[in-house]
Amino acid sequence: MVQTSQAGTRTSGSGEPVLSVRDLVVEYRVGSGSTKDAIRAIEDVSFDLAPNESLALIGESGCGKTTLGLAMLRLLPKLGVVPQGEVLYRRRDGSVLDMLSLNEEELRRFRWSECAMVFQGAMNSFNPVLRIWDQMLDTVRAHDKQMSKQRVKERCAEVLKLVDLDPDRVLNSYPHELSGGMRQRVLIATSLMLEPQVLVLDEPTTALDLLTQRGIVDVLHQLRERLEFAMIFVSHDLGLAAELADRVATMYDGHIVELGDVRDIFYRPQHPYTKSLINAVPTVAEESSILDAVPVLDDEEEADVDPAKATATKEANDG
Ligand SMILES: Nc1ncnc2c1ncn2[C@@H]1O[C@H](COP(=O)(O)OP(=O)(O)OP(=O)(O)O)[C@@H](O)[C@H]1O
Repeated sequence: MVQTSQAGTRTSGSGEPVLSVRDLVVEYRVGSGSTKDAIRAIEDVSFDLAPNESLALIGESGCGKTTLGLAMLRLLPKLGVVPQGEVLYRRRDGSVLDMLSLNEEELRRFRWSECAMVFQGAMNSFNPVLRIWDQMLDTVRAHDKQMSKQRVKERCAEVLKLVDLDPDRVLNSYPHELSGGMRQRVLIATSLMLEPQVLVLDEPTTALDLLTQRGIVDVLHQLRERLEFAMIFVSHDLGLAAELADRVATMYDGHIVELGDVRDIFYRPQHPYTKSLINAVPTVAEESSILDAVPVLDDEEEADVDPAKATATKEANDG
């Protein structure tokens, strides 16, 4: 049973959700012939994503976070099948696409221009023998054949500046000439080239050192202030969820077990698994640094907080 806070039931302040996932099931069919086994990676998952909202998917390794992102964009590997469920995407003109019934050509037009995904491991997403300019041009051309080369160049410069990179330097570089953090910024910039409404980020800061992680978080903040897009990000890092998410979904064994406003999840978690995830952050000092990132509660909301947690937080904050 999903535990949903009051705030968790909202779809959008002003309109319909941009993405609605209903009763989604994903299986991986492994083995061969008559001995095929079905591993259920996602079990009856439902949620809405509002325009411009940021939703974090948290949970331990193997709980299905990446599979959920891949299934929504129809990017599952061949072994992955969706025996049940619906993924509905609402375009800016209000028309609704049933993602699971799009054909390959429709999917090609959908990806990047409506919804883009940045995968884990920035290096693997690049072709090592092509300069960044050629890779960004190829990405645009694969999805929008109309855009002139001059316009692509201008757009590259715009999005690279938005992620604090120098376009002249970066566009002429090969991937190995850039640091891990710069490559991650290039991927984020590329994903925004065609102005998608939804960006899915899988572990956007994993494998980066702490300072570089900070830079990526700042860039994502900046982008959300300047551009309009909704974001779903998969993360093991509760600090990242606390800082970047409007809502948080806790996943456990293929289910969303709790979904709520970021403040409810961190100050008033309801589900035992969410509580144990938050308590698993090793020290009180680190816990307080996560809570430092969560928007503060007003006095009335504070009255509802679990007294034990409030005391621990106060003690930590008092030093
Ligand atoms: N290609 C695959 N073939 C078979 N099973 C898979 C495949 N990919 C994932 N799975 C299984 O699906 C389940 C969910 O995996 P998934 O990678 O989505 O979890 P996750 O929460 O994203 O994990 P992590 O945080 O480690 O990336 C796991 O049991 C995993 O072993």
